[in-house]
Amino acid sequence: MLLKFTKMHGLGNDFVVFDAISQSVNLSPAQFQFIADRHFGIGCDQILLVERATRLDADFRYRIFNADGGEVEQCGNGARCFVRFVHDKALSPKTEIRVETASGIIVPRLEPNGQVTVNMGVPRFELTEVPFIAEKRALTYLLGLEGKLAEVSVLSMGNPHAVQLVEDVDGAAVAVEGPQIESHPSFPARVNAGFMQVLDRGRIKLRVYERGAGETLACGTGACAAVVAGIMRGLLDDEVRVTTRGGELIIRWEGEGHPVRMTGPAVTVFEGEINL
Ligand SMILES: N[C@@H](CCC[C@H](N)C(=O)O)C(=O)O
Repeated sequence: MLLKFTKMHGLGNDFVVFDAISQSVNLSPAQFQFIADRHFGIGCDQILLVERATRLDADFRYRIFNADGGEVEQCGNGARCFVRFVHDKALSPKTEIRVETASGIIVPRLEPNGQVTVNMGVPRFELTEVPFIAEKRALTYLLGLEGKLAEVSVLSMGNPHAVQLVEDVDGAAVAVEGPQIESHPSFPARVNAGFMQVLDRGRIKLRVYERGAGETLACGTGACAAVVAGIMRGLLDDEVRVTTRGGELIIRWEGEGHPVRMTGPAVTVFEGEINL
């Protein structure tokens, strides 16, 4: 089966995007792993499918598969690439679209300057919604890692996040602690592990060890989760510039009950066909 794809990225968090409207895309976890493989396949952190909406209040359906082949609920950098793809492929004349995901509707909008702003929805803190096992909801939680207790904020941006504060993000033990947090027994669906250094009330540096993909150059939902966590802890204002290893995002959040807005780039790199 020959499938057409587009290679895209948002701040170096890279994607293989399939138009699953004009071609039938029915792939197994092993095939997703093959596509994501940087030596034997195309190479990417996530695979994104653009499908017809199944709900009347949405324009498209957006499905996301991690490099490990597992389907997940949300991907922020991918959401920006999604609207760029839909626009460039003339799948819709709209510059703002309503997109159905496994965790609800998000609304990405192409800005006149080429940037993309996404209404990522309202962050959720209920333990069952993350999901996270704890006695009761708290501002932070202590996670037992090998030889250390990590203090984390826990929330869902549609997908699960645990965010810890670090003094020096460049020296943070992301490769060691990331996998331990990702698979910590308190997170029955595993979790994305964020490491946030607060520079001042309007700027943070962030690295994220992503569930199912390892450390990526940037994580959109991770940036939203980190800013929400920082605001909840009284450390950040409502607009924050997030520096990742792949570039910068602007995140805005007005507080509990409000949606998070993320602005950043979405880039097409090349197109191709793959035999599966
Ligand atoms: N890179 C993404 C998040 C992709 C999904 C994540 N790894 C998960 O398993 O929840 C982003 O930009 O948000």
